[in-house]
Amino acid sequence: MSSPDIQRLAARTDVALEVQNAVKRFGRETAQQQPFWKRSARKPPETTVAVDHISLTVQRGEIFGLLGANGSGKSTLIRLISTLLVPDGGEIRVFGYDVQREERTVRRLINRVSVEASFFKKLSALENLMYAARLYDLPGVYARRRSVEILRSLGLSEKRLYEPLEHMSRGMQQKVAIARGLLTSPVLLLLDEPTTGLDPRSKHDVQRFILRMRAEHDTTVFLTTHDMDEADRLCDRIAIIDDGRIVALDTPQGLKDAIGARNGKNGSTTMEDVFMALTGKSLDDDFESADDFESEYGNEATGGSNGAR
Ligand SMILES: Nc1ncnc2c1ncn2[C@@H]1O[C@H](COP(=O)(O)OP(=O)(O)OP(=O)(O)O)[C@@H](O)[C@H]1O
Repeated sequence: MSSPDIQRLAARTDVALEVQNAVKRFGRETAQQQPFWKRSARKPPETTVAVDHISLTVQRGEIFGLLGANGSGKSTLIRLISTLLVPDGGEIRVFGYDVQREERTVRRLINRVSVEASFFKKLSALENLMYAARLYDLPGVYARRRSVEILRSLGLSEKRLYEPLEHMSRGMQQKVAIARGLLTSPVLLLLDEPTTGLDPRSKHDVQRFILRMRAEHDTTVFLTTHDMDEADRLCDRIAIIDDGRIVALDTPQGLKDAIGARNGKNGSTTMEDVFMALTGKSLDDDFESADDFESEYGNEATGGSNGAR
């Protein structure tokens, strides 16, 4: 249950997320700002373009996956959407609200869950969730019932709910972080690698719960992952990111069909084949680069405006 107030805020458009030409660079200090041992007359200060002119659109109720290798820019994009970083260029809107100009409204509409979530480690999972519920102004009885329900459906046993977090494995703590993110049933849920480090059973619990959130609360989910199977099974559409750029964006089947048609493996192409081909790590000599894919199968990935599911 998200509050009627928040539902009203999100009611003005069915476009949950719109990213237009977003850019984020790191390390733009001038030579004078650099420590002296890094300064060089010949070498200008290095810049990482973590998010390089990304455009995409996510519809209300969609589960959208951003699939990329380590360092490809996934977390940076999530941080831009969740107002934790300021973009160097482009525009990002959540249900029509601009992340820079209408930051407070955007924060009410989203919830971000990441692996570096912080907790009161001496408190139990339930106590941590109840603390969060107070910050969100959720009524006590409802918050307790909902916390227990979410934690249990994510696979935590009754006994575990009362155990200090410091006694739990990293995977368990991650589930508690996810549970906390789901407490308010946000209209846009940003999940930064929600299942990384979880065992197969726990992964399954989390994935099932994400699907339930969408079915029961019409939650829109934007998630990052490097798990190809997860992206394939869970997402309505997937964007593949490489070096800060979206190199392809389509339904899982659309991506597999496109690559399958290209390499003559129609019907048996896996998401891993797709990823390898598009990020230039393919052993398939016919498929030189992501640019080939874009020119042949160009879609929203190339900056178009097709936001349909
Ligand atoms: N605060 C920062 N300062 C400088 N560089 C950064 C910062 N945050 C990220 N980067 C750089 O930006 C690039 C993208 O990083 P990002 O964390 O977004 O990738 P990622 O796809 O989320 O990786 P991972 O899967 O390992 O979490 C990387 O080269 C990273 O080193």
